[in-house]
Amino acid sequence: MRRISIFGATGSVGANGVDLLMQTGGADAFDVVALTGGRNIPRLAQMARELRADLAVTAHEELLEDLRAALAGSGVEAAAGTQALAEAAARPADWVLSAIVGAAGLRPGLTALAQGGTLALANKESLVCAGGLLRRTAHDHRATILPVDSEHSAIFQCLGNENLESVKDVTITASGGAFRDWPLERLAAATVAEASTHPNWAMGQRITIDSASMFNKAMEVIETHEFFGLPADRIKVLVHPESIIHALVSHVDGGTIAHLGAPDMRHAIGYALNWPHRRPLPVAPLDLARIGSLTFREPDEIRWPALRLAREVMAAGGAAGAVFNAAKEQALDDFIAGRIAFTRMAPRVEATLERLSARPGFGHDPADLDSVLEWDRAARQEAAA
Ligand SMILES: NC(=O)C1=CN([C@@H]2O[C@H](COP(=O)(O)OP(=O)(O)OC[C@H]3O[C@@H](n4cnc5c(N)ncnc54)[C@H](OP(=O)(O)O)[C@@H]3O)[C@@H](O)[C@H]2O)C=CC1
Ligand SMILES: CC(=O)[C@@H](O)[C@H](O)COP(=O)(O)O
Ligand SMILES: [Mn+2]
Repeated sequence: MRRISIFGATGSVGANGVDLLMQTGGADAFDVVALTGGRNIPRLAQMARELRADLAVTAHEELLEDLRAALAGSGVEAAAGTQALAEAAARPADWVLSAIVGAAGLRPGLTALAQGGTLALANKESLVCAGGLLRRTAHDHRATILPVDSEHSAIFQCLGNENLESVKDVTITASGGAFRDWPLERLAAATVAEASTHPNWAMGQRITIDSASMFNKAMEVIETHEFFGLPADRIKVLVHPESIIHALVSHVDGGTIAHLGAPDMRHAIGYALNWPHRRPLPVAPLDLARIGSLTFREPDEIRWPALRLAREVMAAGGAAGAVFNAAKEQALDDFIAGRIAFTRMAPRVEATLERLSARPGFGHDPADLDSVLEWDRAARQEAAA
């Protein structure tokens, strides 16, 4: 039986992953090694019981007793804390879903890669803040990274065995998020509740707000650059309010291959789970006649300055990705806590990049996890100041 671990099982992507396992045989079909979560102990315990996991881990040490109590009599081992997450990732597994939100997903992801299995990567922050390190770790341990972010799964599927030399450019689509059609002058007063509503996808709160600010797409442009090794000038963004086309690959001969699908993450997760094969998935088929029309527009960089910042990050290289991601996480924390306005997030990130770019070593790719985490700490401090 295939050994499976899911990091961030209690979240939106993680729960879709658990749902897929349950719908395709559950504990009788998969040997579930570890499931991890954060504060949602009842959900974690229920998942671990249903999938008969060896181990369940909460990221929060103070919740260990709650987790133990919730798992009493189940035979599932309980653990808690950052170290316990890394130890869970060190347990050999054939397929690991990386679905923690934020840079907190990096250490478990790197540790899982060092075991030589397959890392199905939803945690885009890992690639943004440490793309080089992630690729080197995978290479050194003969591990495989598969994309789970919907646009990157779509590019991966469009590319097939195509050589990148025959690819003219790649386009990822953006819904435009909650404020796509708002007048610009209203944005400064946008509330957290308004920003936390996505037009098409049901996702965690942080990525939903990132979608409204277009930071999600900015991260995904960098993710495309890091994952596929495409230069920045061959990566485009197209606003597509219906979120039916997820990515398009245009070739040097003038043809374009697009990937379409209903906005359901179980397709991308299931594709990575079954790769290199395709198997039936519990995903509604696309009904284009019902949808009727698909629309597109150019992204507006006045409305969404995050897209310009992504290009600056790719041009700078080195530690810029780690700084960008951490500054964005801090600015997002501050917006959610009501400390700054929606429209102050991008200027905060830009100012942090500017200040830290003067520090020695900024131009060098962080060599190891400690170095990434050092830049991460410095950027959060600067962005909060
Ligand atoms: N949601 C989506 O459809 C998509 C998400 N992604 C990416 O996937 C990742 C997960 O997103 P999403 O599922 O929406 O996020 P959620 O917020 O829904 O879930 C996040 C998961 O991580 C856990 N978690 C939160 N903080 C920490 C921490 N510090 N340490 C360890 N675990 C933690 C949460 O635990 P708990 O809830 O128990 O506190 C939960 O299990 C992100 O990187 C996102 O960008 C990519 C494409 C699509
Ligand atoms: C499902 C997924 O992959 C998300 O990243 C989604 O694409 C977000 O939608 P936006 O296009 O609004 O950023
Ligand atoms: Mn995406």
